[in-house]
Amino acid sequence: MYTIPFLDIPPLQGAHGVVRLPGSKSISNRVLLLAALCQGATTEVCDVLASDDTDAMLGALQMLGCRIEREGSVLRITGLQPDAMPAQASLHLGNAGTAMRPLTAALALLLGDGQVYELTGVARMQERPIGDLVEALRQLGCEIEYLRNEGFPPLRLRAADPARRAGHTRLAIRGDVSSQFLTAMLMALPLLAAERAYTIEVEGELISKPYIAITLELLARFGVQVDNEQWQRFTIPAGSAYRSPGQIHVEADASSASYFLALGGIASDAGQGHSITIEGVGADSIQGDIRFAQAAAQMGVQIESGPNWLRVQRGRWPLQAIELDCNHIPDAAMTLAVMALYAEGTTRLTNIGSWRVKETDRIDAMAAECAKLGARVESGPDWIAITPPAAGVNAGEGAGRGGWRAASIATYDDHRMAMCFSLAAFNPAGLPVRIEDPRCVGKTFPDYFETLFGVVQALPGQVPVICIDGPSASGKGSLAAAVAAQLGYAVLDSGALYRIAGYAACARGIPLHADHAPELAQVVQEMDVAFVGETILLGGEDISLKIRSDTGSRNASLISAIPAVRDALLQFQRDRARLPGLVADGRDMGTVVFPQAPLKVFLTASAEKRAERRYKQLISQGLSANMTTLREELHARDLRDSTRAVAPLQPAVDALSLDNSDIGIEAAARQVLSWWEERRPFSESSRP
Ligand SMILES: O=C(O)C1=C[C@@H](OP(=O)(O)O)[C@@H](O)[C@H](O)C1
Ligand SMILES: C=C(OP(=O)(O)O)C(=O)O
Repeated sequence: MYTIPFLDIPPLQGAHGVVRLPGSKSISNRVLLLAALCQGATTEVCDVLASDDTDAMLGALQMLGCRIEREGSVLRITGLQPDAMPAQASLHLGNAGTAMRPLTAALALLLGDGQVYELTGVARMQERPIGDLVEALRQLGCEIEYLRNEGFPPLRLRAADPARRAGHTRLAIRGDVSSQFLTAMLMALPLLAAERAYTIEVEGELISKPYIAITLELLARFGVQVDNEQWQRFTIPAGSAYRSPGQIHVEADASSASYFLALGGIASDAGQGHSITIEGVGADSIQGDIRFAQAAAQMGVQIESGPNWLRVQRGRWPLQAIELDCNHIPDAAMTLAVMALYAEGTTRLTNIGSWRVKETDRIDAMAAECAKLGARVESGPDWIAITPPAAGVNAGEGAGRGGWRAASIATYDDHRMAMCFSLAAFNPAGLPVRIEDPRCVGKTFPDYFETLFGVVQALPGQVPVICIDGPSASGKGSLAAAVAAQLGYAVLDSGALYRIAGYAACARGIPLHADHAPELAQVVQEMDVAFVGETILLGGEDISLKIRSDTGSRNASLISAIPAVRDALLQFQRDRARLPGLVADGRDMGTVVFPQAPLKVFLTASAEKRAERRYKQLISQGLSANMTTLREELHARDLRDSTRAVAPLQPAVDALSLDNSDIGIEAAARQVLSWWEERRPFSESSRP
């Protein structure tokens, strides 16, 4: 998961490969709660989603005394014992609607005398309505208090008054704000229905019906058959009680699938095949968002499906604008809004009023961010209409080809905003897209960007590379790591590669001399290197410390002077330029390996400072060191590096010099990041 302030996605072109998606949020949180409501029984849940929303549910269940054991991808949940539940609890449910609403209902009915529970969530959760659910529960005598604003969490729950509950077996609930209120009642009422039936009447139009269908399906798997009369009246029969199915499997998330279905339909054939296969969810899904596939097909995407897989590729291009009532797919419909940026005509999505009360006001957020990209957007209380950036029209300052603009996309702590707008990186203008606060995808899909980068290809030559070259012990490695960490980029420590090569050659007894160039190049080609965090493995052996010794430095310098070795390492290094970007440190990154890099820094520091740093580094690694020897070695190394015939250590002509003798690593990183920012197109003028 990227936990950085923003993630820049370079312009993308193709996509190909297989993605296995994480489990469905809606199924996971329902199943976790249902398993917890099976008193005393143990349920094994396979492939449950691991994300902020499921952590919210699991954390709450654990606080309530539920036993939860994890074994690989299986969670073993032992049902709650109401008499063993704590007298008081304060549950923080983040921004998980599927935790807040169903737990409110279940706990309101479960609490006994003297028990007091408080339920709260993040600031936005405190703006998401819950009044209709509270009203329904109060009809059953439940004691629920609003702790801040009427109609919104936080809530305080106490035991229901038995006298007020008696005889109330029919209740009404509004269905037009969120279907989660009805879901919550449907999941809670079986706790009361041992002896009498309960009937729920829905008032107003029931929205998001397919989510009620998921609830009914899962209730059935846990032994409760609800009678559904036209989505208006639901009866939980007398004698209902939860029974654990023993084991239950969570399908992959159909809403998460929407980003990859759209991706397959938008990405062009970049010459490496061009289909995306999605595993874990397909035509047999119980999730309503699987019907996103039909909407995407209507826009021209070519989709095939099997029981639990989907395969997608570009069909009609550009896509075709559609007009669609999206009430049945409220979450996946957001993906249609971003697909609209690639469609001919104006796409109109209607009956999406619930967007306004989700993670953010999604109609306003979508309108603002699409507009930043250059689209024309209109919206109303429950609809949005999007016309793509005009082809060939200059949209003013900061405009890219065809009216597209490079934009820094605000994500409003809404995972779907972040995931949807990653797809804007396929814009025909070849502009990068900045996604602010990419961590917000943690709500339902923590590894979204890693999964995306696993299947997409950048436009040729468009993976950004920042080069940091400089003499030995100038602090390149630490600076590269600090810059890379801020941007979410990988690091190429090319100095380590020469050390590794020197080590590998010595291990085979080959002298580090030009007379042995062919054998040395051969060794380099056969090196089996893996970088695992700070650890460097050669053929499985941890050589991280060994290559840092004085001998390691000397060998690196000797082997790096041999042209055949440098050639052999060239492609290896270029292949490290992967999405979303690379910071490469070394001696010839900017001059030889990545001559087209958009930012090259030449890092220097006085010989005295460098000797001092190397000394500290060696000592901290438990290696012996002597200042005088180090100083002499640095001089000798500088001389060798800057006078060698091949790729001598010299700043690239377009490199920016940074002397870090008197500044710390943070200040140096700030300087590099600020140079980088100057080269990015996300200026204030790209905002609407
Ligand atoms: O029950 C569920 O699992 C959900 C219902 C939908 O909410 P609404 O009923 O509020 O539309 C959906 O947007 C949400 O992501 C999950
Ligand atoms: C609306 C959403 O979440 P929640 O379950 O919190 O309502 C969503 O995931 O898009």
